[in-house]
Amino acid sequence: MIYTVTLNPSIDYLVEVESFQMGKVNRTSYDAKFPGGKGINVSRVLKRLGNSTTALGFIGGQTGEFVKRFLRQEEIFTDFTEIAGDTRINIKLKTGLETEINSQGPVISKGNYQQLFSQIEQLNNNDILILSGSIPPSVPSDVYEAMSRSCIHNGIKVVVDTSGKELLDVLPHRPFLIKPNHHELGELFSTEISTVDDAREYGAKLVEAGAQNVIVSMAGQGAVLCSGGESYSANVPKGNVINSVGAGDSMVAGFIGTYERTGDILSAFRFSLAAGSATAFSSDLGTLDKIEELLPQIVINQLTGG
Ligand SMILES: Nc1ncnc2c1ncn2[C@@H]1O[C@H](COP(=O)(O)OP(=O)(O)OP(=O)(O)O)[C@@H](O)[C@H]1O
Ligand SMILES: O=P(O)(O)OC[C@@]1(O)O[C@H](CO)[C@@H](O)[C@@H]1O
Repeated sequence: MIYTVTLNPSIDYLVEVESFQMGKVNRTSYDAKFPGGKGINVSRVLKRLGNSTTALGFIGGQTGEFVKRFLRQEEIFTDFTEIAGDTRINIKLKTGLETEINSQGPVISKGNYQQLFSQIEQLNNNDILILSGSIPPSVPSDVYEAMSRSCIHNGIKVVVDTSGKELLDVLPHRPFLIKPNHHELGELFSTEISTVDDAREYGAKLVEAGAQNVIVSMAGQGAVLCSGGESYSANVPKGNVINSVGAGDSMVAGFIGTYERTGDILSAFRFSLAAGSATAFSSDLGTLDKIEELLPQIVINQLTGG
């Protein structure tokens, strides 16, 4: 079973305004609500790929009910920890540009935290655990490090999709996959990652630091995979970007779902790009049909150089 952890789920409220004016009343040309939070997005795409997944995390209030109901309708297993506060609402405003307003989210009590942690301690070595998204201020900031440490003892593969210190701190626990985008990778090394070569060079440093597989996503420029001593680049398919919310999460789902089904790292990498772009080209997360339609356009090249 693939478990995802979303510490701060959301309702993503997608709003499209044709000619947005600051300080004025604006009317939407499109709006929609989806369950959100990175782990939840990963679970939704995994389900579309045919993998078994259970979404864990903190949920509460009427907004939390919306999220649970939506996931139930998609037949996704959940085992959330119920909290006293309300699950947040994140605004995704499309005005030509994409602007996001993510709320802080509700307070998580010590008891809530312990409840989630004991679920993680019960996973077994056939499981995969995906930790992604921001850490709410009321949750210990070393939560991903602590969960990764516990999983390593139990032989569980761990995927971590976060940034900054929280990402660096999990590396000694040998995460199976991390997926920084090129900005996040640059921030880790106080540099700018603008080419495939840069991504390969700095991605390889994260492998040296302990990650088993590193995908550096570079939006429309494609992605780089560093795996063991090897590295590969892949392009993105051509298409019209409609909404990139969840594109990175779809890459994680595409990679892990395919790896779980095939055990093949390069097939997983191809699927990862197709899934990311299928979502970027859709208003909600990409469907399996869309992913399969894009797959033949993805070309992988092995990279050379030290
Ligand atoms: N212009 C584009 N054309 C095709 N695919 C794209 C484009 N932009 C993004 N994508 C898809 O989205 C994936 C993830 O993009 P990005 O590198 O921005 O990651 P991210 O920052 O984690 O994503 P996000 O925060 O938007 O979920 C890309 O690898 C690609 O598959
Ligand atoms: O505030 P966080 O946890 O960093 O990100 C939350 C979020 O922006 O990430 C997902 C897209 O990746 C959205 O569904 C959600 O609203």
